[in-house]
Amino acid sequence: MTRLPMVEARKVVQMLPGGAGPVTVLREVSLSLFAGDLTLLSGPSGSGKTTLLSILGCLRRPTQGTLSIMGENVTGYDAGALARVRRLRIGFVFQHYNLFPALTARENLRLALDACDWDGADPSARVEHVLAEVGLTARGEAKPAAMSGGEQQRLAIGRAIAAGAPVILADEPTSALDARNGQIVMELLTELAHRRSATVLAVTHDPRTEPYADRMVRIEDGAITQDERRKISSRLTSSRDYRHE
Ligand SMILES: Nc1ncnc2c1ncn2[C@@H]1O[C@H](COP(=O)(O)OP(=O)(O)OP(=O)(O)O)[C@@H](O)[C@H]1O
Repeated sequence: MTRLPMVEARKVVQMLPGGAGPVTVLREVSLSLFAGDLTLLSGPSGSGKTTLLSILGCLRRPTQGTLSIMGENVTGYDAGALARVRRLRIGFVFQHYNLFPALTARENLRLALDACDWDGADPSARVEHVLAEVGLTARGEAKPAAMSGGEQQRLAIGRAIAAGAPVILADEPTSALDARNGQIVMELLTELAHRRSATVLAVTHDPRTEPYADRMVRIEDGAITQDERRKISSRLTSSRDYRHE
């Protein structure tokens, strides 16, 4: 059966201003992402990873090429229409979590629901569900400063999935974390892809993330130089024991 892409970029070119005139940062990049896959995007510094992630996430419009999200061609959309697509379809996870420091974990999640105009069942119940999903039920009243880096990143992932976004884009989600917390975050992203059929793309420099990849994409100097599917790692069966820590 042919799988339809959840995100499909075709022949994307991105020019950006440089000191000596416009610079081509992405050169006819085509990339399709599918539900149930955890894809890792790697490459040298300056190769265009973050630029590509921002195009796939409808944060930036490419100079040329097309982008479809869940079959909807969003290429010509204005900023408002792109914001709607982001709100409904895409969750972002950043290296430095980007949580609201004055709000508790629960309030951070509630705010994410409100920002998405959540119209599903009882939002408080949804917040509790998401807290459980990311293993933070016992930390609901904690503010980010009182949480470990791993807990903050799990909360950031909870925020990304709170309103049910089917596409998760993560920029260096483990690089600020120690090995144990990096592992927990990768297990969580894997679980979202495999058990919830999320479409997950993570930009990473971190070799510790590789065992979790269903697919590895490499970009160099603005062009994809490698795109290979991996066998499912045995690691994926490991238990989420941090729920009980
Ligand atoms: N707003 C901008 N204006 C001009 N040039 C930019 C802008 N943003 C990025 N660039 C340039 O585009 C190229 C790609 O940058 P990008 O951040 O996408 O690379 P990257 O692979 O994510 O790098 P890193 O791993 O260091 O984060 C770089 O040469 C960068 O200097």
